[in-house]
Amino acid sequence: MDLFIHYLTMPYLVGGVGFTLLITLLGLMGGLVMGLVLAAMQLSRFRSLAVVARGYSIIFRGTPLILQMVFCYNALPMIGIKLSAISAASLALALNEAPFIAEILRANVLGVDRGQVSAGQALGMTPAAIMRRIIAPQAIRSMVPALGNEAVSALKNSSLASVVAVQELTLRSTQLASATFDFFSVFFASGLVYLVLTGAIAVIQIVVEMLLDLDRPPPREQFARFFRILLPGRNAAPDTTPAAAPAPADVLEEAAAEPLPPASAKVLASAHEDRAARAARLAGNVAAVEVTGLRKAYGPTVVLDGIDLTVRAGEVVALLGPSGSGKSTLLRCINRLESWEDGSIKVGGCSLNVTDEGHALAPRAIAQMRASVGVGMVFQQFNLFGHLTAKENIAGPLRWVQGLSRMEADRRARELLERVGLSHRADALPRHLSGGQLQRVAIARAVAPNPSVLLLDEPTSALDPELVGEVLEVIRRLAVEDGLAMVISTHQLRFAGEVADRIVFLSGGSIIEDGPAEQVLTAPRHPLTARFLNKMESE
Ligand SMILES: Nc1ncnc2c1ncn2[C@@H]1O[C@H](COP(=O)(O)OP(=O)(O)OP(=O)(O)O)[C@@H](O)[C@H]1O
Repeated sequence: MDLFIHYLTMPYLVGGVGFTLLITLLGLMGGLVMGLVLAAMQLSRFRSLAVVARGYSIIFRGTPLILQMVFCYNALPMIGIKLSAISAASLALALNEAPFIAEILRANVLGVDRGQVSAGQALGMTPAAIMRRIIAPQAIRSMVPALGNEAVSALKNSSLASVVAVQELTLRSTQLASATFDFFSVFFASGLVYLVLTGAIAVIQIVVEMLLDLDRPPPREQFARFFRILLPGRNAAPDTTPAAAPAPADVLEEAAAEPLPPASAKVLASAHEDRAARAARLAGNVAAVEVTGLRKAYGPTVVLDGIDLTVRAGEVVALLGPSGSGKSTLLRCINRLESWEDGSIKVGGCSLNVTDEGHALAPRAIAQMRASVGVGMVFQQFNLFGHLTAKENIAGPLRWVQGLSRMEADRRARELLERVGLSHRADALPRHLSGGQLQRVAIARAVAPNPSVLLLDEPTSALDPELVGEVLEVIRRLAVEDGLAMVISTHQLRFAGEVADRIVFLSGGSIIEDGPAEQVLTAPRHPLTARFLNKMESE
């Protein structure tokens, strides 16, 4: 035992630990930087960059680290690059770690829900802003365990540096054991040091995971919990500190109990508005959306075939049609979340697809154009940003895209949350909200920048039946109060009849019927529309 303690504290071995840590640190840092570059290349739009990165990964993941160390130390000098043993070992470790780290980064970036990326695009965020504000924060959270593993394996792999005579822990232990013949005590001491070092990495990983945990209670609550543990007699005392986020069961109860604020006078008056007079008024408005000869195909399948559609400012158009008729695709084309083969689309008189000279717009320019023409979108699956609270989901894009100050953005977010009856859930994360609440926040987020056109893609089809009414009421109020041009893809015939000015019926990628809502619903002209309406009513 004495010998074991002696070796454990021996400056010769402690010095070896220093070299081990140095190589591991340099290898990991270099691997992280190179891994970032490789991951970016693989995710890039340019295929040639992805091919180069893939080739690098195949070579460096497929050959042993020990050979790479020998190569860096012995072969690089032949081309004029002479490195010290430590530099060569660190470089080899970095070169070897890079493809593994790149795969971790790439997998976690791709793992972020694509719907959130679409939502960011629809809000006018540039690709760089989406990466920084939406993808990176979520990807970093989920990649911590894998990066922890990588750090442990880099530490253990650093022992291979002994092959190029770096005086790290394993080499010094071997030398010491050979000199003293006390193999057991020396290697036991050395193994314990490795265990302590990997244990330290595990502790760092736990702390980072805790710091990044979105459900982490605020510091005040943490203190309260800490003292409750220290003073067991006080465990029974009621907890008056508000929880950061209630459990899902609480949420459902709340969802049922919370009504929308009373409707405004404008909304109440709209129930008695003369539809013919409104239609005549809208007919004089400028075109908010103009779709001309739109043709869209996915591979050989033509999904939209020669669509012509004009939506006037303030007009509410409901898109009806069987599943697969192209309603969602049409909405996604209108705000240029999809490209198309032929035809043109103008929103607020501007094209989101090409410049005035007819050149294709770059993704960044499309994002800026979306924000400047003001086209919002509400998705079937809500697509709230999972790492942000309800308030931040609304306020964040206002700061990042519209350039509002934090105070202004927060005020606007609170105002909108109040309007959709959710001011008391402002600090809740999306995963703690019910479906109806999620969609109400998503609607508030879409209208926050005051768009002139709002596209709603089956806003209630992912909701339980008892939550549909509250969301439809929010949309109905918006249509009346904000006077937005709205295009809503829906299967809710009653809602379409109440809210829409016009109904456009799509089938097989073409507009089969287009007319005033009441007329299309009560006296459809096309047999396909009549058959669809009968079927929907009988369900
Ligand atoms: N990314 C895609 N790749 C290939 N095909 C697609 C893609 N997106 C949609 N489609 C196809 O395009 C057609 C129209 O789809 P779309 O989602 O627009 O229909 P929809 O009328 O909105 O249907 P639903 O009411 O069920 O949502 C469908 O046949 C669908 O399979």
